[in-house]
Amino acid sequence: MTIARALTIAGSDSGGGAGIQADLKTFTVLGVYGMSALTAITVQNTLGVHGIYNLPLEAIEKQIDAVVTDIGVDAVKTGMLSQVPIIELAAAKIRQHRIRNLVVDPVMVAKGGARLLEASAQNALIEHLLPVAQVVTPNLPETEVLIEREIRTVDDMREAAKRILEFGPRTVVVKGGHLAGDAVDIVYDGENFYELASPRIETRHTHGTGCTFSAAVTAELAKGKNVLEAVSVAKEFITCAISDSLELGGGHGPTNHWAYGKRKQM
Ligand SMILES: Nc1ncnc2c1ncn2[C@@H]1O[C@H](COP(=O)(O)OP(=O)(O)O)[C@@H](O)[C@H]1O
Ligand SMILES: Cc1ncc(COP(=O)(O)O)c(N)n1
Repeated sequence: MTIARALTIAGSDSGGGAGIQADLKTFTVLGVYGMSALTAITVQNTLGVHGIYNLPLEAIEKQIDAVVTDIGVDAVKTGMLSQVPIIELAAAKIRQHRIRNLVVDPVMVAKGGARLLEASAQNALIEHLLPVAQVVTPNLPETEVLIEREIRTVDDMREAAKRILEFGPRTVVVKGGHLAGDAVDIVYDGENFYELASPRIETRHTHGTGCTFSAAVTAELAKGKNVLEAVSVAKEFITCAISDSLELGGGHGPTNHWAYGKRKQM
């Protein structure tokens, strides 16, 4: 049996809703073999981030080399890369291993407000990682940081996508989860704009939505889907995961990574 293979280079969320845990669950539900290179261990639950322990650069490098050279990867995503040297290392490894299917989720701040990327590292994302990305998936606060402008409307999101494309990624997905009204994401590939829209689901259980969305894009790219097909599946996946909420913990709970798979079986 052959199976598509995906690697996530990201942080661990002990609460299991975001980070590599969300990524591996998503890969599994989408029928893709998942691997991980941990960049940091976070102490997290639905109430917030209670500690961050970055891993040594050598440990991150060796994890990536070990899986890429032996098992091989069809697509890779990056999540939490909290410091400049970690960003530089991830970008160097992507180049060295000639990985073309790279999804960059420019994780900056957790839902509860804790910084997962040092402010001084924001430019390193632009300089080193965006030029090697197939797809980049900023949410609205991340978009505002990347282009140094406020976003208030879907038209602002389109303008932002154009600007971010100039940093080098082949496709930009500006996610609209933080805007009021329907949850509209804008996709721009340098030629056309596409809108991924769904009705807003009223819930506080959105911990890990960005990780889950970008992991689903990565899984579909690993299977050989084109970017537009991959982001469409990811939108359906995250909409199912948010609407079929698990109600875990006392704060911002995780989404239901199994919901999409269950719906497809019906
Ligand atoms: N309340 C919601 N209802 C429906 N879709 C949502 C909701 N919140 C987020 N989404 C969708 O989940 C995905 C992640 O979005 P977003 O919350 O903007 O990212 P992040 O988790 O990185 O902050 C996007 O596809 C977005 O449209
Ligand atoms: C280890 C880790 N990585 C990423 C996020 C962002 O989560 P979200 O998808 O809610 O923005 C997180 N909370 N923890």
